[in-house]
Amino acid sequence: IIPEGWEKRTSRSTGQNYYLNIYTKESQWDLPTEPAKPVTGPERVQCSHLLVKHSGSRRPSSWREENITKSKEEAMELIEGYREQITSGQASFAELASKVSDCSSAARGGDLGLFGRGAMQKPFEDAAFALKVGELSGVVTTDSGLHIILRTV
Ligand SMILES: N=C(N)NCCC[C@H](NC(=O)[C@@H]1CCC/C1=C/[C@H](COP(=O)(O)O)NC=O)C(N)=O
Repeated sequence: IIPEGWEKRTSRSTGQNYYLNIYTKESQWDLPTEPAKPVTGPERVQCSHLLVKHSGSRRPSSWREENITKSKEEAMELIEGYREQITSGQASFAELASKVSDCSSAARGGDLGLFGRGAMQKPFEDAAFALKVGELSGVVTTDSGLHIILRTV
């Protein structure tokens, strides 16, 4: 029998059976001898973020702009452009966040420091804890506005 947490698969290329750890997605040829344990992810992560606020933000004001009136759609256009600048290598995350992020963390290149679960708004936390170190998120929506998140630790 196959231990808990593993699934039997057949290799498309060789037709050979292999076993997939349903939690880590790792695979192996040999029949596993131990059950696979659910991974709970990291206790704490360190992330930087770039925040673009809009008229619907919980606090539509920032160090950059006293009274933020742009629509959520306009904010989405903007942040998608910023994300493109970063992924295309035109700008570094920290450099761009320090210039355009509507969060006070802009002064630290967007760095929020180390945090555990329970510190940030849930959508932000879920996105941050799902990132690998060095990975950049897609656009994440919270009551604060629109974010892109870079996990650094
Ligand atoms: N632990 C650290 N470093 N600081 C405490 C963070 C508190 C936390 N903040 C957030 O969840 C928003 C979304 C992710 C980052 C963040 C930053 C907000 C965004 O700006 P605001 O909507 O507040 O004007 N500015 C600062 O807090 C919260 N539970 O409200």
